[in-house]
Amino acid sequence: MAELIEIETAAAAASEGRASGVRLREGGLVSLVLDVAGLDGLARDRMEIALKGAVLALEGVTKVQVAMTAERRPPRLIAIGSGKGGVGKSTFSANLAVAMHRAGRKVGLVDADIYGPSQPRLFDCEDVKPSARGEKLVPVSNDYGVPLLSMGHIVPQGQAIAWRGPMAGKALDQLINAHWGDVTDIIVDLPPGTGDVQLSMLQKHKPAGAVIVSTPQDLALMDAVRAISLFEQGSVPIIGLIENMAGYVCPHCGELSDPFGIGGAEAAAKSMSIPFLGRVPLNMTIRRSSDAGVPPASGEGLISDGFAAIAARISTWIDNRFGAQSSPQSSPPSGTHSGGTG
Ligand SMILES: Nc1ncnc2c1ncn2[C@@H]1O[C@H](COP(=O)(O)OP(=O)(O)OP(=O)(O)O)[C@@H](O)[C@H]1O
Repeated sequence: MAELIEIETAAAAASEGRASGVRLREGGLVSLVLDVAGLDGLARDRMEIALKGAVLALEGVTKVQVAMTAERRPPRLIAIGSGKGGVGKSTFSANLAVAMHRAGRKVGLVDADIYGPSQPRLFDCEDVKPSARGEKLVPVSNDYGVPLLSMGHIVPQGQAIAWRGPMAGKALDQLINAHWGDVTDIIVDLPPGTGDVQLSMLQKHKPAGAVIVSTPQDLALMDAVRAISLFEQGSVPIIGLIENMAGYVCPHCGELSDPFGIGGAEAAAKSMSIPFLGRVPLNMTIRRSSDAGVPPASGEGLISDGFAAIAARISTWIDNRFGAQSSPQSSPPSGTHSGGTG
């Protein structure tokens, strides 16, 4: 019998990401919901036929029930995790979101790190609080085109560490079930490790995929393996592994050296059969620019090109899985910045 994840993958591919709520019942009966918002009658019929055909082709599936709805699809969630703190997960999440926006995608950012929310600082909008419409929050906008909601916006500073289980889960709900408008993908910067927020994320807001950030050291990699297995246990596909702080670029002569060795993360990814998405060097400009609230991916040059290349790989993964329709527009948005360094 086909696994649920196989059925979900086939349904997503055949429906351009419009299928959700896939259930596998006794006797090989599969039921699911198809979002037909914006499709005319003919397109709906075609999609239903393609969807049923793709799912019925899987081993053990005997019948497919499709319930159609015209509600707006909630944004997909792309989780960014790490096994331990300080590996640069927040820096990477911010720059991934900026690079995806510059490539023309409608992307938002949720900072779910209850222990040290840092996105408001990285986007230089620490003093801006989100407003509310009805019972839902409206994400904070910034100069980089990435609407943002952070635990830092709703958890009083210094108290977060005392938040456990249900409270952390409720806070995450508020950040995700917000007025995201036409955002199609939300990058979720998770806290390090495998705690309450991660569990809540897996149980309630199943991400479409997860990216794991690690540094080259063995210890960080061992921790990364733990983070990977948590997502795998929750049937969340791993998009791939990023090696951050890989090699040191001398600010004086530009020479690249590798204090922690080279190739460790790539080899680890290979041994776990997960894609290696690329390496981000340990670079003073990244730290300085980030501290100054200017995501380096918003600039021009080698650093922003590096983030753009990784963002393109992740976008390709999304499009391959959910259909190219998930690329919202073909031309890059206006308002890209040259203020960053790179
Ligand atoms: N590639 C890099 N080159 C230079 N500095 C970096 C790089 N990546 C991150 N940093 C710096 O390392 C520090 C930690 O990064 P960051 O806060 O993104 O890590 P984190 O994994 O999100 O940490 P935490 O788990 O505490 O939230 C920051 O000062 C950041 O500017």
